[in-house]
Amino acid sequence: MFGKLSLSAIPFHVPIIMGSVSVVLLGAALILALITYYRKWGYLWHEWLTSVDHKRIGVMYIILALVMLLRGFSDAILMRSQQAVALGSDHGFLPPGHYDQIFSAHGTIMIFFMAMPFLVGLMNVVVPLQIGARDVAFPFMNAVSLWLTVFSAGLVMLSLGVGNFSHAGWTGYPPLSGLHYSPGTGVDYWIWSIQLSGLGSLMTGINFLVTILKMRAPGMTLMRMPIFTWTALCTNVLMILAFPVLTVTLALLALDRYLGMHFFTNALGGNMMMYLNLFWIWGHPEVYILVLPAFGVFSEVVATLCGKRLFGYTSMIWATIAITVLSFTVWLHHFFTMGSSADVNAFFGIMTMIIAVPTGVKVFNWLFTMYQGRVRFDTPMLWTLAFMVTFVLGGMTGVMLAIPGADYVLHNTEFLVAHFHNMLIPGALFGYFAGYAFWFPKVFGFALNEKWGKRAFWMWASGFYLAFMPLYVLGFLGMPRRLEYYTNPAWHPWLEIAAVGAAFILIGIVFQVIQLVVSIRARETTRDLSGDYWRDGRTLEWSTASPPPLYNFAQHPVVQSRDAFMAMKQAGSTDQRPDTYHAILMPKNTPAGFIVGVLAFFTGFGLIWHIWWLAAGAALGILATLIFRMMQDEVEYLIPAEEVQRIEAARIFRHADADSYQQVPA
Ligand code: HEA
Ligand code: HEM
Ligand SMILES: [Cu+2]
Repeated sequence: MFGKLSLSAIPFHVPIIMGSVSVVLLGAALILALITYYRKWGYLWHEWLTSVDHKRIGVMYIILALVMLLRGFSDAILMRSQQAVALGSDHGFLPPGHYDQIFSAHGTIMIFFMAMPFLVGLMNVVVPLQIGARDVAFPFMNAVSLWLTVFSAGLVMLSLGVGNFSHAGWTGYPPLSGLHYSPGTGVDYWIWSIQLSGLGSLMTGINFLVTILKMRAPGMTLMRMPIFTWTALCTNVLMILAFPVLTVTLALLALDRYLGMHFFTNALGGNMMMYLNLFWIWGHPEVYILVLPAFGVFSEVVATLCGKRLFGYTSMIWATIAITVLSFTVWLHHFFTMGSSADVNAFFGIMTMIIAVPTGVKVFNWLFTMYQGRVRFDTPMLWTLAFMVTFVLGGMTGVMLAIPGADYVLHNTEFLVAHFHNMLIPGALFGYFAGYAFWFPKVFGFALNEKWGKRAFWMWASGFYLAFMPLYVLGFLGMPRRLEYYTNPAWHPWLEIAAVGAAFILIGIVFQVIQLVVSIRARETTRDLSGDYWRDGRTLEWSTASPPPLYNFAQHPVVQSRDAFMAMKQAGSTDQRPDTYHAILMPKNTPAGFIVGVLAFFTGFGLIWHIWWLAAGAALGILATLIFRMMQDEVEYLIPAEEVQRIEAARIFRHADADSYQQVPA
């Protein structure tokens, strides 16, 4: 009846796990209690959980990302503490089996459930506004993507208390991830959680590609498109091309595990090297999926906060396109040591190095944008500056790894761990943080507190150097990755420094939480009445109110040039109002997306625990929900012209107020 599931799947006898589970459950209970106490269930359901509004979906993605950042970071703290003590006679507090699950969960969570939702959230919030659209092309599909992602993250969280998580790393190489070496359900949790969220990402890619190609405001040619939208476009192309490969790879691995096939084991003619190839054909483009939108954020921030147009707009776009194409030609650099021929290694090594060229073009463009600009040191700019300095270092170590001969020495050492955190944290995460601070006033109508933002920034930036620079040294000292215990005393001091660095980052995160609380409490003092919070906004999102009305733009803006809003300001045409407003057609909210997410959760759970009736029933439920939704006729509603007029009049009134409003970011 319940497949492999029984009470013994819950590790009651392991205090660390039970402790973590209690913390998660207590947190969840607290949130539920607060919602009940303030009677917010109805509001939450009607306004958020069933919403198809791209702005709300974006906010929910970012909330998911921030929650999962806390979870992924807790794992990191556990690893850093373990490695700081587990030397010689002291074996630390984490047994090997548990430590392996922790780095696997950390890597998986940070990539799939922190970084991906963060960038997709930013894309959701910003792209339709930047191109002057009212929503995305397929608002319902957008909700399905969101809830698939949320409930897949739920599966990973569940593995904390019911069964366990994969111990095969975030890359899940066979034969370790095969049934023979991983007979439990851990690898299945890994497979199904990323399989389901991967489907969500694929749908997001399609949705935003169509949105950007088909829904731009009149006059916005591709070469007038804001740069963040350009990077989003390239990321979507990468998602559409790369994610199907991941889907197939995971499906083959699942067939190996569930039906005893041998795609990835040597028996019966299978080949595990095939897995490495397939995984990285997705995996390498994936790291650019993560970083390109961050490049987009940095470009917007630099131009806006230096009060200049972006230097080298056209070259920026061609560089982005070049990276998009090249990212499919380098995957083999992740397994130079597998033993392909010297020629093959040389080819992929050179292709990898070539990516440094378009990336370098971007770096110089940002520098030239700052040159002779009025640089404003608000938090988004601080994240950008730290990125520029630090990312170049990580890029250089990447180029070192791209030399096959050097990689034979450095592969799978802490040097590699240092390289990729050096790209993922200052490259991707700092970019998301910059975007979060930059567009927060747009989304909520009030700004984040600068003082706490800066404090958090300094803790993160210094913490990053302390936590990850020692890992380069450790790599040269020969320390392999994924170690829970070691005997070489020379490594110890460096690991202690790294632990101190993680503590700095912890303080940074605490400051970010404080920042949010302080900002919400002081929201009346930072209200953005003008819609153009930074005063130097260049693109269309700053031309509408903060927060934007449901329909974003009462009238489709007409674009005459690049940096459309800046051009309007210079021409003095921002205050032009139409004589009459028209009724606006908007998509209706629907619970179907949420329901699909819940059912996908049960499908995954059933597959993981071999509860076939549950998996099949829930999958049929998804089908039924989708068919039911397709048969509905009235999926849109009309906002009457008078209502639009009323909303717009109130906005103009507030706007007039804004001119007398001294608005200096604190
Ligand atoms: C956002 C994430 C991100 C980004 C952007 C990159 C960017 C790059 N990466 Fe990295 N990488 C990862 C994330 C990322 N990587 C991850 C997660 C792994 C390992 C996963 C695992 O095994 O678990 C990995 C692993 C990895 C390997 C495999 C090593 C091994 O397993 O042994 C290699 C080898 O070639 C490599 C190289 C590079 C290179 C050359 C770049 C280049 O794109 C960098 C280009 C940028 C610059 C060079 C700086 C700016 C340029 C200039 C200022 C111009 C002048 C520069 C020169 C002339 C050099 N990376
Ligand atoms: C915020 C501070 C962070 C700290 C202190 C930290 C720490 C660590 C540690 C200690 C490991 C194990 C290294 C080893 O194998 O020896 C690790 C692995 C990893 N981290 Fe982080 N990390 C942080 C943030 C991030 C972020 C933001 C991402 C992604 C966006 C990320 C992605 C990964 C990945 C993919 C792995 C590899 C997992 C594996 O080996 O399977 N980390 N991290
Ligand atoms: Cu790569």
